[in-house]
This record gives sequence, C-alpha cells and structure tokens, in this order.
Amino acid sequence: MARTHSEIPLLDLTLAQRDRPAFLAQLRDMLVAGGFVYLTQTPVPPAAVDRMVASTAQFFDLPTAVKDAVDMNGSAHFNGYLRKGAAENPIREQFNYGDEHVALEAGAPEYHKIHGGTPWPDDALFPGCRAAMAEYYTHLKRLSVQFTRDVAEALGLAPDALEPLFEADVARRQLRCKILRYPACPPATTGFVPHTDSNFLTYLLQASDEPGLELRKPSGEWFPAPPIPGTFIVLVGRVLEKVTRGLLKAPLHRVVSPTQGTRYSVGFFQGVAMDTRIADANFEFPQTLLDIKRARQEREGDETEYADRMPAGEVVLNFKLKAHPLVAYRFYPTLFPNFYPDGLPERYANLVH
Ligand SMILES: O=C(O)CCC(=O)C(=O)O
Ligand SMILES: [Fe+2]
Repeated sequence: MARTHSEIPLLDLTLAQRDRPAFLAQLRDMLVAGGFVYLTQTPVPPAAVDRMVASTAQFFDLPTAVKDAVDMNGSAHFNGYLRKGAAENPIREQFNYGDEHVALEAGAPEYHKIHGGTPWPDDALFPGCRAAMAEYYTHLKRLSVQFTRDVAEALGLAPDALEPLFEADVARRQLRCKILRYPACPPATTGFVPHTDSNFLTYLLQASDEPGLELRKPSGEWFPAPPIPGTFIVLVGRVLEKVTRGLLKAPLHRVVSPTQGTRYSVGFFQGVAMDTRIADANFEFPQTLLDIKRARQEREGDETEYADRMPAGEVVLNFKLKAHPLVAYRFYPTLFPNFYPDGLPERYANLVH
C-alpha cells in the first residue's frame, strides 16, 4: 500500500528553480505553521546519504573500548562519543563531529574554544566511514548555506539578509554533526526528552526505518514525524525563533525509543557565528508576516527563552557546560565554579584524581 503523508509538510527543493514564488510561499507557510519541513529532492546525492547511513551503524558497532577511547569528556570542543548510560545520555549513544582545522586566535574569548577538532577512531577500524561522514558533512554544509538564503527570501528579506549572522568564512561556521543510536526498549520509554533545539536550523536524517521522533503541535498535541526515505527534516531552532522575534517558533520535539529494532538518526546543527548577539540583529519583515506574528502571539503567548544579549557562542558554551560537568572541569577551569560551586557532582568523582 502506498504511504500517504497528508499531515506532513513535504517541500520539493527542485521547485526552488522551477517556480520560485510557489516554492517560497510553501516554505513560508510550512515554517510559520509548524516550524519544520521535510525537504525532498535535495542536491545531497542519495549515494552519499547511503554511505552516511552505513557509516553511522558501523561506528556504533565498533567495540566499546574503541568508542570510549574517543570519549567526548576528553574534548574541549564537545566532540566525540557519549556512551549510553552516561548521565547526559541515559538511553541513547551519540557521537559528535565537526570541522577539523580552526585554530583559536590569541586572546579569543573562552567560548571560541567550543569550535575545534574531533577525536576519531583509527580509520582502519571502520574503513571509509570517516571519509563518508566528512563527505556528508560537506553536502549538508552546502545545503545549509543555500537553504538559509531560501528561508530569508521566504520571510520577505533579501536572499543574503541573514548572512551577517554567520561567519563570513564558511569553513569557520558553527556546524556540528551528531549521530545517534537508540536501542530497542520497553514500550513508551523516552529515548530523548522533549526539547527545542537551541541553534539556528537543524537538518535531521532519520537513518533507519524505526519511527520514534515526535513533534508537538501549537495545540499541544504530539504527532509522529516518521522517517521518509529521501528526506531531511528541517527544524527551526531557538536562535531563528529569536531572530524572527517569534514569527517562527522552534517546535518542541522528543524521541520515543523503538520497541523492536534499533533506531539511528543523524542531526546536522547549524548555529550562528560565535560573536553574534541576536538582540543586535534587526530585520524588516513585511507587514503581512508581522500581522501573522501578532495573531500567533495573542494565541500562543511569548517566545521561548533565549539570552539574546549574550554572544551566541557564550549561550552555547553555557548550555554545554551545564550538560557536561567533566568537560567543564577539565577544559574550562575558570568557568567551572560558576556552574558547579560545590565541585563535581558525586557520580564523576571516581573519574578524576
Ligand atoms: O533522534 C532524533 O531524530 C532527534 C534527536 C534530537 O532531537 C536532538 O538530538 O536534538
Ligand atoms: Fe532536537
């Protein structure tokens, strides 16, 4: 039986060239309505996606000792592996990676340290996988650059209007890829708690057939966002919500653990430049959009919290230091006491001397 997706906002990216006004109208309506779209027919080659999917599974199939050797708690940049059962990650396993090369300038603020390399397992242990993951990252980076222009136009701005929010040098942008594995669990086990993403836009590839991702409608009802082959789900994050002063809303989402097979997912997180202060960004949206926004705020109340006067990198760092006490202890000793005035939480005590 053919599957139908009548509730799901599917957006064909090839329409962007074929009928730009129709494409922009659809994009605007989908983003305003739910804060997310399923992109189909993207320029990311299906073979590159297939290699990414296969490499994700191969990474998690590596022996535990190999994965633990690239522990995120050994990285100042919050890259590497988080095992299942870690306090930060009770149910799922995770591996974060990003760009390799960006050196820290002398005298840079502490939060610039979030951007940096990734500890990788030896290539020989999962041949070709690191290259496939880097290839995927490059494609997603390109997609994010073009899609940001599309979003700007859909919001009635010039295509390059949002560019000043980002590092001009694409190689220095705040991008991160996160691969995830959720094991089968008893029914109704939470795989990942309800949250909004804190970044600008997230591009999710559901890398297996297992369902589990759910989004919340403005009415409060949860609905499934199933994997649809050949698509990426793009989610509005809190930064974009704040940039649009609440015209777009970051959707709450969660993951219900699979009950049968293993679920894999790959998130590509696009952030703004570390030094950007969102409060300084002022865009002139068309009156039609401002009217939609006013009506929505009367209905749904105010925007999600975001510290818009702080540099975006500092917001990210604070958030990550709260989530990763050991990284805070090891790599951010001057900031550590602000977050942990009583020292490291008990459960980490045996890990440090
Ligand atoms: O597993 C997924 O598909 C989504 C994960 C997620 O929302 C996140 O890590 O922010
Ligand atoms: Fe998320």
